[in-house]
Amino acid sequence: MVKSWQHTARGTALLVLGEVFDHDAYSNLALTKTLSGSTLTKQDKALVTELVYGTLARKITLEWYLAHYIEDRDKLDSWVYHILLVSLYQLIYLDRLPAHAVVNEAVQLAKAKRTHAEGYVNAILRKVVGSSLPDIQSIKRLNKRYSVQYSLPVWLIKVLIEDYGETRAFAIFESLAQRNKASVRVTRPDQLREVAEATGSEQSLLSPVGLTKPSGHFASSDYFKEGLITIQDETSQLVAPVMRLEGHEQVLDACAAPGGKTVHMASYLTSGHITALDLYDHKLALIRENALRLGVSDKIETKQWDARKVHDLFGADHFDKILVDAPCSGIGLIRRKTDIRYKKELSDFQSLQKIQLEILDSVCQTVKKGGIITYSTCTIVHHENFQVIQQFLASHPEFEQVMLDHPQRDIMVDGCLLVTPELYMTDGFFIAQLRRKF
Ligand SMILES: C[S@@+](CC[C@H](N)C(=O)[O-])C[C@H]1O[C@@H](n2cnc3c(N)ncnc32)[C@H](O)[C@@H]1O
Repeated sequence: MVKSWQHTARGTALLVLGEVFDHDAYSNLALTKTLSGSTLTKQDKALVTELVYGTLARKITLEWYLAHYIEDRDKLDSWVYHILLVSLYQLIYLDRLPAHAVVNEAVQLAKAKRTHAEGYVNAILRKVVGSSLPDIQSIKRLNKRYSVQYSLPVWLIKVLIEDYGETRAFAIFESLAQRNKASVRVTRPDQLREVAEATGSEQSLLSPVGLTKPSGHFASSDYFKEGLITIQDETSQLVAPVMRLEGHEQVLDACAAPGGKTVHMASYLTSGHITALDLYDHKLALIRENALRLGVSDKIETKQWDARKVHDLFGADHFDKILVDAPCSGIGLIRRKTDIRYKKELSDFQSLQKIQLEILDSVCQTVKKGGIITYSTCTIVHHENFQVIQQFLASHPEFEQVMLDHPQRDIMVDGCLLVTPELYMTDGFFIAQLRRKF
């Protein structure tokens, strides 16, 4: 029996991409939702994932190529345009699939969807297969050329070159096109070696309690079910240790959900306690679930609250240590969350910086004298990192910067830890620390 198009790998990939392109859905959520109810084989599901993430990660490049073959994109049905994008992705980047099979599948999909465009799809894809691709190096405007080459928006190319210079920025662009590795934190450090051997993973170069694998899942292992490992990027694992918790502290986690860092901090506490806030009530359940799985619920209390108003809720001199894992652009997560690059724009940095400073300005009123605020983000844009710290210090003379240290010298920048994604193939991440002097 012939499968209907919805039950093929490419048809499923097109359904997900339609959600992302036409309805602004997040690719990981749309993919999970579609695949969870699907009867596709494991192999086909892997192909759907590859097609969705691959096409998204290369979208700007694919669109530039396609513009050379189609006359007026606006006249095309979006479904037809998406078929062409996915097919082009396969033709250019997936060597294992023969070109005739890719073209044939695309034509079948166009036919099945009754687009009346099967002839058109066939003609365009045959033109692509029968000629050499246009040369990206022919693009005269430099930032536009890099944008097409690395499939990153022009504004992001500009910002990263401004912040890091061309050589480092190119290394970052290149690395963002690579696949993410899998990483976990081992919750009982004495079991590191045992878990590494059992899961075929390696010790992280950044985190003393981190394990990594080039690919594959940890979530299906028994260690995960038993709470002995937790999924966390190596960079996020750096936060709790730099807070140097002694055990007795009153801690505020101002932007806590889903609670990855809350539970890590809790593992250092004995008589101490964490107040975990998040702006969104529904996200607090995730913190509680995390705490339950890792057996630290008794040390954590959750509350829905705006971190910009923390000083209204708690008086002065309330907390020993505060973590502001701030809402940010998430540019450091692009490798894992490929659509971030299309959902942000330059003006977001301004508004995010304002929120980040407002949060710091509020929480700093509740920290005790001698107390510490740790500020972290998963972005590598200076606007949200160094600039925020500089501006905070300029307007708060009662605070000083605590100079952070790490065995990997290349992530130490001006007393902060700045991990860019090309250095250790991790997320991009930033940590700074402030102490209240008087
Ligand atoms: C980077 S995430 C935190 C990740 C978390 N610390 C972890 O390790 O799992 C930022 C969080 O801040 C929350 N948030 C955004 N604006 C906020 C605000 N004004 N007050 C409190 N939380 C806020 C978001 O809902 C989001 O959950």
